[in-house]
Amino acid sequence: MQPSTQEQTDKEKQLAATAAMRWVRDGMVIGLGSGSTAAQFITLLGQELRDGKLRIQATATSVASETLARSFGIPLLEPRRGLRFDLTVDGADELDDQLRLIKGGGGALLREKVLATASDYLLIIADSSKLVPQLGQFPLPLEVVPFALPWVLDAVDALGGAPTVRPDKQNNQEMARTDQGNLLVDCHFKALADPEQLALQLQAIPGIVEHGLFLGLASAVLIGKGEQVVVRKRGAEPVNAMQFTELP
Ligand SMILES: O=C[C@H](O)[C@H](O)[C@H](O)COP(=O)(O)O
Repeated sequence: MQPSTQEQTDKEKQLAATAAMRWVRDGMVIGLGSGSTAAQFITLLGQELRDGKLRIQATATSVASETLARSFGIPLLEPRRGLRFDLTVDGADELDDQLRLIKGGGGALLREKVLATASDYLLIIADSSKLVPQLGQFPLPLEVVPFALPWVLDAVDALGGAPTVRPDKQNNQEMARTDQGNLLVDCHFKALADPEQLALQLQAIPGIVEHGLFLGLASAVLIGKGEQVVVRKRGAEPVNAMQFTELP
C-alpha cells in the first residue's frame, strides 16, 4: 500500500530532523525551534543526551518546545545578555531557493526570530512541501499588540494583505494568543513579489511586534524528499545531507 501524503510528509520531517543531528557537536549551545519538525529534532537531541552521548545546553523558542526539552532533561538557559547560540534548528512554513522563509504557522515567530538572530548558524529542517517557487501561498503571520489590532488590520488591508485574526484552536470564539499574550494576524497576500520591501512596510506599522518573514537568516536548509535529505545553501547546488561537509 502507498503511504498517504501525511505519512510521507511526516517521514520527510523525521528524515530532515535526523540529518540535522550531524550538525550538532558536543558542548554546543543550541536554539530549539518550534512546530512538529523541530519537535522531532528536540526528541532526537533529548534521546542522545539521555543516553549520555552528548552534553549540550539550550533555549527554546516556545513554551511547547521548552516543555518537550524539559521532559528529556535538556539543560535550559534563560535569556541573558551576551547569550549566543552555536546552532539553532527550526522548521518553516514556506521557503524559497534564496532561503527566504515564512514562519509562525504555530504562532512562535517572535521568539524564533530572536533566537535566529542570536545564532551563529540557523539550520532549517522541512519536508519537501515547504519549498515553493514564490513565497506567499502560506498566510504570512504577524504578532500584534492587542491595543493596536484595528489599526494594524487597516494598514495591512491597505497593503493588499487581506488580514484575518487567528482564532484560538480550542475555542473558535476566542482569538489565539502567543506565548507573550499578543494576537496573531494572518495576511493573505497569495504571492510575495518583493518580500524585502514588504518586510520594511510591515516593520513600519506600529503595533506589529514581529512578522513571519525570515530574510537572510537561514544558513542552510535540510529538506526531506522521498527517502533522501538534501542540503540547500544560498547560491549553491543542493547536496545530499550525508555527503555535506561544511558543518559548523
Ligand atoms: O510558529 C511555528 C514555527 O514557525 C514552525 O517552525 C512552523 O510553523 C513549521 O511547523 P511544522 O514543522 O509543524 O510544519
